[in-house]
Amino acid sequence: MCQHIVLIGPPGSGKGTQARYLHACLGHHIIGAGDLLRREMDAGTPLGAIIATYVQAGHLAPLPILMQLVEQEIRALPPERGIIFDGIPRSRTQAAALDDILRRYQRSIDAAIHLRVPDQVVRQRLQARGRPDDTPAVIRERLRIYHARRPELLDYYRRRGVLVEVEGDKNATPDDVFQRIRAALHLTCRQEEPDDHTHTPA
Ligand SMILES: Nc1ncnc2c1ncn2[C@@H]1O[C@H](COP(=O)(O)OP(=O)(O)O)[C@@H](O)[C@H]1O
Repeated sequence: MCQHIVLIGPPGSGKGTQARYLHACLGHHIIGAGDLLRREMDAGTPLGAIIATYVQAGHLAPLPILMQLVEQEIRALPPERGIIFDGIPRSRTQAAALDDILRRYQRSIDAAIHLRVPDQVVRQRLQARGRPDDTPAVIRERLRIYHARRPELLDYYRRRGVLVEVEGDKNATPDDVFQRIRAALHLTCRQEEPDDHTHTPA
């Protein structure tokens, strides 16, 4: 069973896209770190103002802030609802903190998918996307931080025996990448049905 899935990959590697495919297949709730942080920034709260200083510089938001937002999301979910994590964890420290939270809710990570996409490809995609934090200097910083943290992060999940490597090269369409994920995790997708938020697949 893949109730809890983590997506690991550089910015622009397609984590958000694959999270949506996984959601369509399994019905799990998506917790997207970038989206959670942006939602707080958009709400104009004092916390959002602190977060903005990190996001604008391409730096990781402080651990306690991120984990507080993640826990709020998890707390609101019915226990049987699976979760797809997009953009969290981004470091070994975050992975351990996430495990601590999940344990409190009798949950645990079943699979960590590493999307392998070359820097050159993600740089092009991010520049085309053009979000305010997609400037060349900020992209460079986000990639630097990603590469600095990646070995320990992959190692964390490799030791747990849940790491899955998936190629997301330039010629692979999002659909190709999803089929690779599906095959690697032996996923059986649920029957297509209207996206009803009260629906909680087992
Ligand atoms: N797990 C995280 N921990 C801390 N900060 C994060 C995390 N995920 C995202 N952020 C912040 O949000 C920004 C945007 O992240 P995201 O929307 O996931 O885009 P991308 O994956 O393209 O960098 C990051 O550059 C960082 O500042």
